[in-house]
Amino acid sequence: MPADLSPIDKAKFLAAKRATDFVENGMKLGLGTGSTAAWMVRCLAERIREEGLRVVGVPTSSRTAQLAAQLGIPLTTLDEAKWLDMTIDGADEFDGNLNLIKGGGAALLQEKIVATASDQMIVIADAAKDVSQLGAFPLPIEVIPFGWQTTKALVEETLVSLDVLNRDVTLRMNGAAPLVTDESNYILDLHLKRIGNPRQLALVLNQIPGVVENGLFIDICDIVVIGHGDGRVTVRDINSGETEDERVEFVPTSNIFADLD
Ligand SMILES: O=C[C@H](O)[C@H](O)[C@H](O)COP(=O)(O)O
Repeated sequence: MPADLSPIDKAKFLAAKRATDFVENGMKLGLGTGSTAAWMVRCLAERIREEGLRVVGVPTSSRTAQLAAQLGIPLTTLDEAKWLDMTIDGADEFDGNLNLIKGGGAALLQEKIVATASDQMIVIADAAKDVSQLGAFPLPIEVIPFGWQTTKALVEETLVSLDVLNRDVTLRMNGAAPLVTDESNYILDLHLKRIGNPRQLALVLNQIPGVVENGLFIDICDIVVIGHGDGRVTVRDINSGETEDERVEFVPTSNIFADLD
């Protein structure tokens, strides 16, 4: 077990642990991707081991599938499950309306399909992801490799037509080669600094041939659980309008870290 968690990992862990309290017996769950979602997978696996919780998970990436399988979480496919009770996932940014930027880990396509096919989406994040306006984090869009440079040019033209000031678009790399997603696509990162109208941008980007999906999640997230380094957790519910501060006991057992040893 790691001797100590950094404040940021502790915040991610606390958010993940609190979010798994929402999980009930018999649920079909979307399992998100990324470092925060990986804590949720570990916390969920612990509830399965310790409490005999019965759930089935639909992973949103090959990485999450591998971790969940390794930790003994029963898995299925979205086509088998058809509809899910809840998805718990991380985010790169969330705003006051709980609109999100996702895709920093290149998993936005499966993540959006799975979250949209869920009764409820819970986002887990450290407080640094809480922003008043989306866009400081580069917006990822997933594009088909065929003709990607033409698609990139069309994206740039679209940004000009929307009067977007900062519109640098870069192909995400994995070393010397383009990064390839689980769906065998590429990722373009849009360095916009701020997004004035996320709803409009999300719609317009998806009209461009070659764009498969964008990382803006609009009206999809219901609850955000924010972890703080000091042991506090804030739960914000967009439907009830309520925000509650809680304390979550920080008692990571050695089992939680089993896959990190
Ligand atoms: O593609 C990856 C996902 O959208 C992640 O959920 C997002 O990038 C947040 O990741 P992390 O929890 O590692 O900050």
